[in-house]
Amino acid sequence: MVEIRDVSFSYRQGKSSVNLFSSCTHTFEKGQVHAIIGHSGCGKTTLLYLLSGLLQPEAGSLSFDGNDLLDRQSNRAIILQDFGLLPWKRVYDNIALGLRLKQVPQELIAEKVMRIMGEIGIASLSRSFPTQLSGGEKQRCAIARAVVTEPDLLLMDEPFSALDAMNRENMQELLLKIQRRHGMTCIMVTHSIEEAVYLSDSIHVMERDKQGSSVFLPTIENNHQKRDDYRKSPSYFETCVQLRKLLERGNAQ
Ligand SMILES: Nc1ncnc2c1ncn2[C@@H]1O[C@H](COP(=O)(O)OP(=O)(O)OP(=O)(O)O)[C@@H](O)[C@H]1O
Repeated sequence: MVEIRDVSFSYRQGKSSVNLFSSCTHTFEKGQVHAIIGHSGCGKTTLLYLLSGLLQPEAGSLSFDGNDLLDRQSNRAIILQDFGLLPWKRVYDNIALGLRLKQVPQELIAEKVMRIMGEIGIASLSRSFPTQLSGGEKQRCAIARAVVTEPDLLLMDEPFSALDAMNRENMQELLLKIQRRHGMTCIMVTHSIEEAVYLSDSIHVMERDKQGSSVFLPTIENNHQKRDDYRKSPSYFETCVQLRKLLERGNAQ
């Protein structure tokens, strides 16, 4: 389980500060796909940064399976909004980066990188540099780099936003396939109601309360059985409507 316990965090700007989290407590079940959704500025990206260790809380703790997430050893990966690719490295080397850092043997790196590039449909780009890629290609490269390390915890900030509709659906299917294969825990920030409902087992709606603190509304459990026809099923539409109402309520405040 991912556990956020009594976490406080504020951004400091000179003498003033933006107090974002005040004793926030929340959990994400292990081995599930979680969607975080909420209005712009409610603190979604900041939460992912805290979970990834890119930001540190002023108080409280963040853990995965009882292990402190501030510990650099924890097996997690993050896909950032701006992809975070190294411009001076070719696609192949960007994807291989995490495996090299883990000192995986060279032959195994080649096998894993070629396999994921094939699955994600970027094998022909292996010798390109990130500056030579389209937005969608960069995004696929960032996804490949994150999942190739088979992380226990995968954090994603709008991972499919730069993809066209069909590629988006293909990548969603692929993510589910990889997630099932490795039993990863995935926490994904998305702005899309449909994506949150289709992909996730649990939907976590965030908003800022009257004091401006980021809070979670009660989690929507979305344990649908079959993915195949789920987009056409009544329960898919019902959950979309339920989520839309929650978000509209936040808008009206
Ligand atoms: N480096 C920073 N310094 C000061 N304030 C910041 C900084 N980064 C974010 N903020 C503020 O913190 C709040 C939450 O930002 P965050 O990026 O986490 O929101 P978000 O929910 O991810 O938004 P979006 O959906 O637009 O990406 C916003 O009010 C933002 O202005």
